[in-house]
This record gives sequence, C-alpha cells and structure tokens, in this order.
Amino acid sequence: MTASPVRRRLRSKKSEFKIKERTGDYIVVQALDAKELQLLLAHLKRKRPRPAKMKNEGAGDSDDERKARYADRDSCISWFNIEAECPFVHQRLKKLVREGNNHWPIIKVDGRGELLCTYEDTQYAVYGPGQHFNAWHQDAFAKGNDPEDARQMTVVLMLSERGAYTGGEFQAKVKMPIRKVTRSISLDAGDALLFPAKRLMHRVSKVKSGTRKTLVFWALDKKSSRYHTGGKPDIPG
Ligand SMILES: O=C(O)CCC(=O)C(=O)O
Ligand SMILES: [Fe+2]
Repeated sequence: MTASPVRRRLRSKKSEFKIKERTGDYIVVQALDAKELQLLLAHLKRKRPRPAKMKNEGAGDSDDERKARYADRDSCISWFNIEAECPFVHQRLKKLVREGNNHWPIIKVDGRGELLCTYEDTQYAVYGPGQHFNAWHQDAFAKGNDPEDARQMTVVLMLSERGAYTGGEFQAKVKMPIRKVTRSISLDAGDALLFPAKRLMHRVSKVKSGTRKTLVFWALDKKSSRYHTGGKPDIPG
C-alpha cells in the first residue's frame, strides 16, 4: 500500500538522529557515538591549533563594524578540509545540516532533494584554562559584506566529555514570550548543536579548568551573500 502524500512527507522529515533538545532557536542531537568520536579525536591529534585571529580568524580587515567586538575571543583553532581528511564525519555533518534545514528551511533544495549549499572548511577549536569566545556574536549577517556572511547553518560538534573541563559554557540568547534570555546549552561529547547562522546570538564563557574542544561546520549559500553576488543577493536581508 502506498502512503498518502501527507504521511510520506511526515516520514521523510523524521529525524535519523536522537534529538536531545529542541527549541525554536536551536536543536541538540546525538551526532557521533563513542567509537566514532575516538576515531575523529585520533585524527585531530595531528592538528596544531593556533591562536584565532580576528575578524572571524581572517586577517582582521572586516568592513563591518558589528564584527569589531569579535576581538573578544581567545582560543586556538585550525581549519581543515574534513571531506578529504575524515569523510565519514563530513557525511554526518552534511546530514546534520539537512536535519537543521528540516526545522528551519533556509537552504533551498533541488528536485532530487539535495541541499543547494556549499561547505566551508571546518574549524577545530581548542579552549584551555582562561580561554573563551566571550564576544556575543552571530556567525553571519544577512546584510553583511564579508565572505562568511554566506553562512546559513551552523553545526557545533562537542568533542570533549563533560568532565574534561569546567566553565566553557555555550551560551545563547533565546526568545521567550516577553524578551530574550541567556541560556547555557548542555552538550555531551558527540552531541551536535544546530542553529541558523544568521539568527542565534551566542558565545563561549571562559574555561576554568581542563580543555574544551569543538568542531564548527558551516553550510554556505553564496547566493544569499552580498559579497559573493556583487551586492545582489537573491534572498532579502
Ligand atoms: O566552540 C564553540 O562552541 C563555538 C565557537 C563559535 O561560536 C564560533 O566559532 O563561531
Ligand atoms: Fe559562533
């Protein structure tokens, strides 16, 4: 028996991930199991993360004043091509972007259901004692003029066990009926936090002890960005 169109639609939206928390602003899912995480961590041992430069780890030449405050960051990062180096994690991250897009349909989909987006190099971030990303920020701006303003979906993959560090909370400004409130989002090792890159204000508080490690992965839609379209994005800002 064939499913009715409505049932089929519902089934196709069914998550393949265990959803641990879902709000209008962000979602937390279980993304990697312990074995997969170990494989990824073994690969990342070869990396030598270096102090992040502002803005957005580039040369610090942002044309956008909103990003000046990003300088309030102290962490070590390394950028790499995860598709080439760790294909199974790349596949998973792409599925996570799709999962996010099922909740916030921001990225267009072609006739075969493929997301019409590209992916930035992946950021591996390491925060030791005293380090942080204290600056409240969003990862892209609809009206921004920089290459990274093409970011549409953010995936933060937590690599560290809870007991590996204290402090280092991922905090976000979430909508409540009357105003936005700051919430600390609880993440276990292997969890992924998904949110629309141009919407969620967030930061990482200071690590008090131990080491906190994440991967941050962004899906881009270059057509949504002034930078990539010569000032004529096809999506209103
Ligand atoms: O490390 C994290 O948890 C998030 C880092 C972040 O917000 C960023 O790199 O834009
Ligand atoms: Fe961020």
